[in-house]
Amino acid sequence: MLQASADNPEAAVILSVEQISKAYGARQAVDGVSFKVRRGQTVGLIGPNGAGKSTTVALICGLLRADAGRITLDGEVIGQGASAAKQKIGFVPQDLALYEELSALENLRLFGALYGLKGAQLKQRCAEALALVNLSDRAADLPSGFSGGMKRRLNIAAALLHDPRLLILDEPTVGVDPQSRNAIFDTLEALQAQGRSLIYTSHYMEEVERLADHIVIIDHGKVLADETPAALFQRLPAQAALQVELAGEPSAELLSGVRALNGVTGVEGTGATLNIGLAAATDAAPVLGWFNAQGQTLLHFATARTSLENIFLNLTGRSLRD
Ligand SMILES: Nc1ncnc2c1ncn2[C@@H]1O[C@H](COP(=O)(O)OP(=O)(O)OP(=O)(O)O)[C@@H](O)[C@H]1O
Repeated sequence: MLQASADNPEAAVILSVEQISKAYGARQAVDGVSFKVRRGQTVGLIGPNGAGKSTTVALICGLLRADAGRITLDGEVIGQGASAAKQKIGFVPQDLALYEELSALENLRLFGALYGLKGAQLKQRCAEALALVNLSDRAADLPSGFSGGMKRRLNIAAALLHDPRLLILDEPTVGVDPQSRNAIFDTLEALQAQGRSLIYTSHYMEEVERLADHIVIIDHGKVLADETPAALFQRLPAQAALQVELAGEPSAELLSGVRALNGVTGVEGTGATLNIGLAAATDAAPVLGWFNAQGQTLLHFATARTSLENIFLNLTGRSLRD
C-alpha cells in the first residue's frame, strides 16, 4: 500500500478498481473495468442503460463477487462478507430501501443500529444526517408522505450514518422531479465540501458534468474514457456552437460556404435556423462577419459552449439515451 504523502499524487487514492469482470450466465456485464477514486474526489460513472454501472458498484460494495480482478479500499481488498474496508463505504442503491411505517428518524435509527451505532452517538449521527439532507423538520413524518426526491435524500442520510469515507450513489435522480434533483445536488455539494469521496452513476451527462471532477464512461461493461471533464471536452471536435436564424432558408451554396469556413466543424439546420459547430469560441465573430459579407440578414444569433453530452456519441456513434 502506498504511504500517505502530500508529495505523492498516488497517495490520495482511496479506491482502486483493477480489471474487474462479472458475467451473469453468458452475459458479460462488466468486462475488465479499472479506475481509481482519490480522496475528496467525485467520480461520475456514466453509461447507457445496461452498460454495467450497477454491477460495477455492487462489486465495489461487496454485494456481488467478481469473476476476476481486484478492488481495494485504503489498500484493503474488498470481498464478500463483513470487512473493515466495507464499513468505509456508504451505498445509496437505485431501489429505495425505506420502511414506510416508520418515521424518517425511526428509519435512520434502524439503519444506524444495523451499523452498530447506539446511544448518544446514534442520536447525534441521525440529527447530523437529517440536517445535511435538509429533512430535520420532517424527522417525525412517515416517508410514505414524502416526494421521490425526499425519499432519496432520506436514503442518502441512511448511507451516511456510519460516517463513510466513500459514498456511492446509483442513479440518485431517477424518478425525481427537477426541484428535488436540485435539492439532491445541494446535499452532494455539501458532502463534497466536507471532503468526502463520491461515486455517482448516471446516464445524464449534465449531472455528471456538474458534480464530477473525474468521469469514467462505460459501455458494454468496458471503460471507454477515464479522465477529467476538461480533458474529455478537448476530445470533442466542436468546442463552441453558434446558432443563427436567417431571414429565409439557406441555399445549398450558402451552406457549403459556411461549411468551408475556417474553424467550422459542422453545420446542421432546420429551415432558416443553423447550428454551427466551432473549433473555438473565437471562431464565432469571423463566421458572423462572413454572413454579413454575403448580404445575409441575421434575425437572431446566439453562441454556446458545446455540451459533453455529445462525447458518448463521439466515442461510440450512438447516443447516451435512445
Ligand atoms: N441479476 C442479473 N441477472 C442477469 N443479467 C443481469 C443482472 N443484472 C444485470 N444484468 C445484465 O447485465 C448488464 C449490465 O447491467 P447493469 O444493471 O449493471 O447496467 P447499468 O449500467 O447499471 O444499467 P441501468 O442504468 O439500466 O441500471 C445488462 O445487460 C443487464 O441486463
